[in-house]
Amino acid sequence: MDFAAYVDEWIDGMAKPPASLGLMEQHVKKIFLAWGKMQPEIKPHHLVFAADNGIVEEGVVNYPAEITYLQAKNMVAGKATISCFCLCNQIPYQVVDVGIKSEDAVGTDRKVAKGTKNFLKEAAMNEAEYNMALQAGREMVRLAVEAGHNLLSFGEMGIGNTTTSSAVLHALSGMRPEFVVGYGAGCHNKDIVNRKRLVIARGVEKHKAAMKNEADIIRCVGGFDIAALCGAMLECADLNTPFVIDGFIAAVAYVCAARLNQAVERFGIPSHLSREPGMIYALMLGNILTDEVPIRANMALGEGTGALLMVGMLKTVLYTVMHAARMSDFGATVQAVSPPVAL
Ligand SMILES: Cc1cc2ncn([C@H]3O[C@H](COP(=O)(O)O)[C@@H](O)[C@H]3O)c2cc1C
Ligand SMILES: O=C(O)c1cccnc1
Repeated sequence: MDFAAYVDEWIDGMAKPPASLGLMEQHVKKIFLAWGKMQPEIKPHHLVFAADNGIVEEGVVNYPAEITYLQAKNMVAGKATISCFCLCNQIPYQVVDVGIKSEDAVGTDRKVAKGTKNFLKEAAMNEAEYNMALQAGREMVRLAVEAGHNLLSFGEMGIGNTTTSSAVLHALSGMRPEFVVGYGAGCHNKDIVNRKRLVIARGVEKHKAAMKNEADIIRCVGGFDIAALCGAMLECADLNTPFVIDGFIAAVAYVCAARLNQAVERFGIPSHLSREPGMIYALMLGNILTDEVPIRANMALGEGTGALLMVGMLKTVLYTVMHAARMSDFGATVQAVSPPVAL
């Protein structure tokens, strides 16, 4: 019997109605297949990649860019939403500064530059910077796996990164900005959204000739956080390590990673449907059906908050799959019965 059939038989043999854990048992199966074996426990690690985005100069957000630095510091201090989520669930996490606009680094120092460039004027980053950010993501995953973690989840922090990720999605798919641009962290200000759409359309148009593949797209209109997320997901695939996808920004990075290496699709697990309108299109491009996404909580926070909630659920369900009683424990006489022939 091949391993996938063995896992099916194992899950079907639990003392419960068949398939009654729905999507959760599907995703636990995906974890086992990613590992290539059944491990008794999920040992998670959460990585947050933080960076600033030069495009904020164009008035695409109604928050000051300094929030990236301040909130990354909150994360390290255990005071941000994601750090509370992690601490409450005893899940280790790390904040990785891949390009915050500050003198000092916050958390793990992999600062590529003090923010990207404004992509309306020039490419957000050069090739060397793109590679540094991508490698930072890869290296953080490698270290976590070497330390014994067997499930990764990722988040990001960077004011303006719903603009960069919408730009990447627009460039990847050709979908009109009206469909892929949302409010991000801002209050529902229509002027800002209209401006954001215009900036994205112009920026992508400007770099059209230079954007021949996913790497070029991230380099021209993306961000260091997106590059690092993409590298992290590529490394997970190389190391047979499943990972949980968060909201819109992470889903856009996932599409890029899956296009750079299709094997990534065997390792990425969806968590929640972000409120950002581009979320469903990013998932579709990544070959994930919206029906496969377990959490619909109308969240739009980032930091990896949706992914972390999913990690908690996966931990619970995988423990149960490994420890629950079996149908066979009921004994030969207590099994599913066929209904009588006629009423
Ligand atoms: C206080 C605060 C904390 C956050 N934590 C995550 N984000 C989220 O919002 C940002 C993206 O939205 P936009 O593209 O509109 O800037 C990212 O930093 C994301 O992680 C935050 C945003 C704010 C304001
Ligand atoms: O879905 C996300 O990743 C998201 C949405 C809004 C703000 N920050 C992140």
